Amino acid sequence: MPTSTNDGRRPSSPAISAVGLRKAYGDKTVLDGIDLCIPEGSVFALLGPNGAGKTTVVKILSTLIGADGGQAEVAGHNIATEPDGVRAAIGVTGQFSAVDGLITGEENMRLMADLNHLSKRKGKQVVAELLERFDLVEAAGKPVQSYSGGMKRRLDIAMTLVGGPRIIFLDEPTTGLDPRSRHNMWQIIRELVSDGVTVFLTTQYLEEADELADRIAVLHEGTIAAEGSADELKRTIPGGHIRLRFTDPSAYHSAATALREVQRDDEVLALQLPSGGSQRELRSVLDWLDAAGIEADELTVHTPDLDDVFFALTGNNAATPAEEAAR
Ligand SMILES: Nc1ncnc2c1ncn2[C@@H]1O[C@H](COP(=O)(O)OP(=O)(O)OP(=O)(O)O)[C@@H](O)[C@H]1O
Repeated sequence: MPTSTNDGRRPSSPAISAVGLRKAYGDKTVLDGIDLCIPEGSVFALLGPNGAGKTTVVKILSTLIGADGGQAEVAGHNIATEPDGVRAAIGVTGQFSAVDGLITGEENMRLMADLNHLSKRKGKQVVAELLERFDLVEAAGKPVQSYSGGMKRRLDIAMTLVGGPRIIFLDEPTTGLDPRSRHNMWQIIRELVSDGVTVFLTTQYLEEADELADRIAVLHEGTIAAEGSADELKRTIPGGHIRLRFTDPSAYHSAATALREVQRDDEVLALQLPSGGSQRELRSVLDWLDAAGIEADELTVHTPDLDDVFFALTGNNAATPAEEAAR
């Protein structure tokens, strides 16, 4: 789907598009027809339980392995027929990262500069800038195996950026990080996007997808079970409601008697009405209150969170991916 621009340029083609991607290992089908369309400069999150096939999607799109069926374009290059074009445009970090623990952070960065054929002068300059940007100047001379988890992830991303990729695949970038490092990483990802980079993220954390992603796809049993913005996904499942709270008992009782399908909480004078949280539903409740001359002291709209969405799509007996990871 082309994205529109507000400066009059022609709409750009997607950064990543895929139709009917399939992959099986032996007789086990891992991907059973995956379609994707990811606009340039956006963050896309692929969510799924352990073993759902998230890393397999990243490996196919980054040309590390081939698909058994379907086709995809990354940065305008076909993954099967123009893998070199794809590789030149992307950066990949995560479970198969290129970081070498035995050498220093700076040496790792220099290696990446050489691999990207940067001149000595340019390489030195880019490495220095990235070490500074990722707060690794002090650690630059130390062997990477002495780094914390957060420092290693930062170095991994810094190394990926040496080649100036327009599209970055981040495979579970914050798994195992403490909350502070996770928030630092989120900030780094936001900065990448503000530079115009497209980010394809896989994550075990629903909260992470909610925080960062423009669009989220839930991978389940080989297909995309649902796709949309976090808000769109939350609206697809029941559980949302409007809550009205009163201080005046007589207003509360009038509203409770007149409104149908309402859940009462007499103790705190609150009413709960099922609602998808749409503007239309909200307006009709407000119009009704006005017409009846009833004034609520507080009106709040509750939508289900991504956990609810995840459970609804992948089965209630499953743990959330984050719970699974903690086991
Ligand atoms: N080389 C391989 N040979 C056989 N099976 C494989 C291979 N690679 C992956 N699989 C299987 O394919 C399925 C999907 O794996 P994948 O690593 O893509 O899942 P994932 O969603 O990234 O999971 P996780 O969150 O645990 O990393 C799993 O059942 C895995 O065991």
